[in-house]
Amino acid sequence: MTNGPDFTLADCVLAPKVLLHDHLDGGLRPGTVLDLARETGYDKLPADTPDALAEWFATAADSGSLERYLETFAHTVAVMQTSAALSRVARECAEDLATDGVVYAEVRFAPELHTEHGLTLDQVVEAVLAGFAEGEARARELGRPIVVRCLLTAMRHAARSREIAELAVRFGDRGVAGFDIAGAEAGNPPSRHLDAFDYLRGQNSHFTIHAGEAFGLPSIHEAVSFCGTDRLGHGVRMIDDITLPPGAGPADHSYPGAQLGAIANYVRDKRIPLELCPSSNVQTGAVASIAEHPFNVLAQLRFRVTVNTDNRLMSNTTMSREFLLLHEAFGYGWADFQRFTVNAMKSAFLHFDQRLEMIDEVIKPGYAVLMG
Ligand SMILES: O=c1[nH]cnc2c1ncn2[C@H]1C[C@H](O)[C@@H](CO)O1
Ligand SMILES: [Zn+2]
Repeated sequence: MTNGPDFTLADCVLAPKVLLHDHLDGGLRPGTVLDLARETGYDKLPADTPDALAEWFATAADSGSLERYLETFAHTVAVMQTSAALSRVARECAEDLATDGVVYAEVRFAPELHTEHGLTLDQVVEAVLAGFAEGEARARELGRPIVVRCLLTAMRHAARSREIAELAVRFGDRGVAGFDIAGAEAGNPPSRHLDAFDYLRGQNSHFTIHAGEAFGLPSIHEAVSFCGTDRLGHGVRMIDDITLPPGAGPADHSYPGAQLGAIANYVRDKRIPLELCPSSNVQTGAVASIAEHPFNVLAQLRFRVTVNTDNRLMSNTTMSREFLLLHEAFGYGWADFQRFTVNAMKSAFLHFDQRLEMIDEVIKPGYAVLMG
C-alpha cells in the first residue's frame, strides 16, 4: 500500500468522497433529535443536551451486538414521523455530507418505519426527497456540490418488502436509486424476500442487501446466489471464506498464497461491491478493532471495497473520519483512497455515463490536486 504522508482529519475532508451506505435515521444531528422531540412531544430521550445525547448514542451503540445497536434507532425513528421532520433531517443530512467533502451519496431509510403518525409511504418518500433537494441546493450555494440519491429499505423481520420494492420502482425517476434490506440479520435470511428481489430484477432495478455483518457466509451466499444482489451491505464476513497463509498479518501487505473459497471467488470475479463500514463493524462486534478489520486483506486481494459510515450518529463518525481511521490502521495514501472512491462511484446505482462523469470530472481531478 502507498504509505502516504501523515493525514489530518482536515486533509481527509478535502478528498472527494463517495458514500454508498449511510442510514438517514442513523445520521441525525443530536441537536435536531432534541428539537424534533420537543416539537412532537416525544419524552423518552435518554439525555437533554446535544453533547450528552451524542455521547449516549455512541455509548449505547457500542454494544458488541447488532440487536442492541439497532435498539438505539427507536429514538431517532420516533422523532421522524412528520413530513416537516423528515425533510429537515434529509436536508441536514445532505448539508452535513457536503460539508464533509462527500460528492455523491446514496442514503437509505425504511419508509415503513415512518408511518406511525399517519403519513403514507408515498408521503414519507416525498418528504425525504424534498429535503435532499433543498440540501443539495444549499450545498451548491456554499460551493460544495453534492448529488444525493436515496435507497428504500425494507425491514428484514417484517413482510412489506414487495410493497417497498414497488415504491422504489415508482419513485425511480424522482431520486430513488434502489432498494435495500436491513434489520437484525440472524433468523431473517434474505431469501425470505425473494419475491421483492424477483420483482426488482424484472424491472431492471438495483438493490443491495445487508449481509455478512452479524451473520456469516450463508447470508452472503443467499444474498449473492439466490437473490442476485448488486452489492453487499457490509459483507465483512467474506473473510470467513478466505484462508490466509500461516503467519500472514497486516505487515505482510500482499497476502501471497491466500486461498479463496467458492463464494469469495464468485464475489471477486463478478466485482460485487462490498459496502464496508469499519467503525460500525467494531461497535456491533463484527470485528474486534479497526486494525483487525479485514478491509485491508480484502483491498489487497482486489475485492471491490468501498468505505462507508453506516450510522454517523451512532458511530460518532463521518466519511473523513473513516478515511483517517483506515489511514492510521493501514497506512493508506491518496492513491489508495482514490481507488476506493472510484470503486464506490463505479458501484453507484446511477447510469454508466453519470458515473463516468463523476469519476472524470470530480473525483480524479480532486485527487490529482491532493497528489500534486
Ligand atoms: O448496520 C446495520 N445493519 C442492519 N440494519 C441496520 C444497520 N444500520 C441501520 N439498520 C437498520 C435500522 C434502521 O432503522 C433501518 C433503516 O435505516 O436500518
Ligand atoms: Zn447499514
